[in-house]
Amino acid sequence: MKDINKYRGIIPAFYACYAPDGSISTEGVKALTRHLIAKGVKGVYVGGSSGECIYQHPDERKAVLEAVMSEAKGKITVIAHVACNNTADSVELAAHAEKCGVDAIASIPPIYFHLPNYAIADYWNAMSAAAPNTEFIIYNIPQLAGTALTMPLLNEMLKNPNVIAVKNSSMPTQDIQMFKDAGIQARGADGFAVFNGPDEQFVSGRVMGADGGIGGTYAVMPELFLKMNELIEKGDIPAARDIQYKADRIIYKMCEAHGNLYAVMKEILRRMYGLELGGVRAPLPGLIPEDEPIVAEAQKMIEDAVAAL
Ligand SMILES: CC(=O)N[C@H](C=O)[C@@H](O)[C@H](O)[C@H](O)CO
Ligand SMILES: CC(=O)C(=O)O
Repeated sequence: MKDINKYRGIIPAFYACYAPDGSISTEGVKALTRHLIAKGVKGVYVGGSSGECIYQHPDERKAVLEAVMSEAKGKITVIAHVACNNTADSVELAAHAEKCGVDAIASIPPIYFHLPNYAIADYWNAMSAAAPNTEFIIYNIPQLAGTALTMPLLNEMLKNPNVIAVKNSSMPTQDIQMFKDAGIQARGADGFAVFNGPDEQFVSGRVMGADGGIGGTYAVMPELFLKMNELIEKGDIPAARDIQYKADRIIYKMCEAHGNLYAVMKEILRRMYGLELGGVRAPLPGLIPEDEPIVAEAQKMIEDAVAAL
């Protein structure tokens, strides 16, 4: 049986790292990887929403993954999101990710056209066949993808022995239980993982049975999510919930900016740690001068919450 322990914990979604001219900064990628390893995270999720994957060329995505692996290989779990919306490019990234030695590949469903389940299964299985020795994680994020993971589709995908987990970013925590149940039925109690997606309800997702979390805001405040996870493992839900409330207020504050959430978080990492990760790629809106007090306030909220741990 496969070992899902490497997925049990806090796995930040990796941010796109740019040089001042807007090209990929592999130096930034390496620095962010080292930073997150030093913080004690379980792994990283590379090239997902937070990695601005839909705005990057497949060659850029390969360069990012190679830079991550140069720092992370053998130290933490690495999950590479490889979906490109067309099958050929996704298959190419899947094969590349296996060559790099990642722990798992992951994919959203095809976006824009709403395809039937059999077409989505073909798309995912084509990627998985290109990385036959690598585990496969289904990424369910219906509010952005426009397509939700259904039970018939999950059960079809469970026929593929590489399918090891669902990263669930839908809002009902009930979905975690449904996916987990189906996975356990097919793979046994320790054979299938579900990740909590919405950071704002990490504690409830874990209580509902998520094995760990993959989240877009973890990288800017990993201490808070690591502590919540530790408290949940000890069964101290009230203490975990207190931190969850603080994290949620920080997320709401960061979302007040005109600039995109990812731009805010990269700017906070620059201010707190000198990490030069650049801005966000158009059409995502960048920060404007009026965002300054929001960034400063969110940074202070993070520092205060971490100091209170
Ligand atoms: C919709 C979306 O992007 N969800 C992410 C992944 O599940 C979350 O990690 C969010 O980035 C996070 O919860 C902040 O809203
Ligand atoms: C947030 C997240 O999980 C992603 O970057 O896809």
